[in-house]
Amino acid sequence: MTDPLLRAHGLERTYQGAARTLAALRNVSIEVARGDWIAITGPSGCGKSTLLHLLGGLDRPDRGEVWLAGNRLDNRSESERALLRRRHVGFVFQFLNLVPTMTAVGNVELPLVLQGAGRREARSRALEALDELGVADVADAAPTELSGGQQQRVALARAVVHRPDVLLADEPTGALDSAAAENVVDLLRRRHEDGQSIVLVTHDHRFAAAADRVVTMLDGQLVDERDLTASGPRPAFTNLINLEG
Ligand SMILES: Nc1ncnc2c1ncn2[C@@H]1O[C@H](COP(=O)(O)OP(=O)(O)OP(=O)(O)O)[C@@H](O)[C@H]1O
Repeated sequence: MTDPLLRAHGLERTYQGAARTLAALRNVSIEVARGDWIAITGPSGCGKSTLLHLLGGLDRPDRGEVWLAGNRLDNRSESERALLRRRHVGFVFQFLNLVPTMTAVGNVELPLVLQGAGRREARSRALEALDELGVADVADAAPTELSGGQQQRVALARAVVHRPDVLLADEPTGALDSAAAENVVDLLRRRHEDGQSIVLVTHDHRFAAAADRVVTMLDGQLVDERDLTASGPRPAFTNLINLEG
């Protein structure tokens, strides 16, 4: 059997607060195979972002291991983790982290430029990604000139433009209206069909319902896991919106 693309085992992460020590993750293990689409849900503060950061090597656990594409990630230096991340991961942060001094298209070009793509190729692929998400018209705007929903879609375009093995997305749809949200789900579906793995943290059960597997967290632990593929094809996103009433 081949190794999963992403594997975390026995993760523990505590934060030292002013008044007390907080166990944000307690013995969390999860595997993401190539082509998996996993939604992580759970109440605010249960550890979803912390887990995503550890899976992407943005932070290191106090205990436990993270393996990405056959490489152990958690014991590497920051620069080694950054290299592995650049090669294999697309990340959408909760706070979008767009570079304020660059235009929207400049932000989206970044992962390609870092991988050594030529200027012309980087520009055309970045514009294509913006177009796929319905925000090509704001390509030359600065992040501060964009609405929250536009910024979210630019950040998502930047996360997928270099076709990473796995997309890790932290609440990528909070500021979107239904049409834009549908755009995003369509993009995720296409990338999933192309074999990209997706791990999506979301409070929105319509987004969770588009995934193959839904993992629920509570108080720093994984407490439930549901395989949605077992119940046959899922309704289209528009129908999920309509169900919402
Ligand atoms: N840098 C930090 N320093 C101290 N405590 C932190 C830090 N980051 C997170 N925490 C705490 O760890 C716990 C888990 O936080 P985390 O952001 O992972 O939760 P979450 O499930 O993603 O929440 P939300 O849905 O509100 O984004 C929370 O109690 C939070 O207050």
